[in-house]
Amino acid sequence: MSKKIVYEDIQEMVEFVQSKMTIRPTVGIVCGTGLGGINEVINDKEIVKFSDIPNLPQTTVTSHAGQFVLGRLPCGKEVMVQQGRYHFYEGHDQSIIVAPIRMMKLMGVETLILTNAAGGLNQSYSIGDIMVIKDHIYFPGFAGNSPLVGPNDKRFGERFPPIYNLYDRELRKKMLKCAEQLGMDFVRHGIYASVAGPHYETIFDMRFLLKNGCDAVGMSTSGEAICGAHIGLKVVAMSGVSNKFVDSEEVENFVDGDEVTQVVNNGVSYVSKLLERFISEL
Ligand SMILES: O=P(O)(O)O[C@H]1O[C@H](CO)[C@@H](O)[C@H]1O
Ligand SMILES: Nc1nc2[nH]cnc2c(=O)[nH]1
Repeated sequence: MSKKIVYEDIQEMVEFVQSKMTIRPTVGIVCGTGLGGINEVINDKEIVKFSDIPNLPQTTVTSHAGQFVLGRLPCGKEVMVQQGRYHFYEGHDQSIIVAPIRMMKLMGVETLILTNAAGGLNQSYSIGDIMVIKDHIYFPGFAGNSPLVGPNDKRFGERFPPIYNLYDRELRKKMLKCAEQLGMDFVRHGIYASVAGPHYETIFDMRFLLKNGCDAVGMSTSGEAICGAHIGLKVVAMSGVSNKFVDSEEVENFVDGDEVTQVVNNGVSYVSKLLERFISEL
């Protein structure tokens, strides 16, 4: 387990990044598996590798590059893109997983956009759909693995943050409206189940999640969203549906990490287009 990152560490990391960068972002984007290409739509790029930033370890998931890309969108908004995230199953302390989110806040970000690859549970979903996250069930949090467990530093946020409107209602409406304007009829609005992983689910795991209202399942995002809300960011999130649960004990529900990356990567231009429109309207 890596060391715990405290407020002073985040300050040091932010000072390091700001000493190298001229961009002052107001929007932060976390790229999920296969979604690193979001940064293609960004101009005037400034890049800093996680490995060069004090206190940040390497990401160990090969499809996650491990760098921040700062730059400007065509609409003029300045953004900070986290290309590669840390996952709980990599063995990191929760404070590492959410350190980039806390950095974003201290760098001036106001709106946090989280993306991920997820398995589709809802039987009406298709591979390649995009799901704007309406709400989540955060299983690691139920089991005592929320990033907010431990002494609370008030500079990050209050001890008992309300998260009733975690995935901001107005931002979700805006995102769905943008999708409609762009004619993206494959953009859904559903519930994300966040599990610890790294293994995928059994058939009965998936039946359980589906029966309890979950539309997609993945191994990230919820802790980052909670941490974002704790520190005062407005949060919106979306999943790229990379595989689909076939509810049958006779059929192979085969999921493969490389395939997940490839499928989501094929849809990255839609995600980018949607984000570009959405951010221009913030
Ligand atoms: O949630 P992101 O980082 O997009 O990655 C998803 O894809 C990986 C599994 O293929 C898992 O890490 C899962 O959480
Ligand atoms: N847990 C989980 N994570 C995923 N990430 C992409 N697909 C899946 C899936 O089916 N299950």
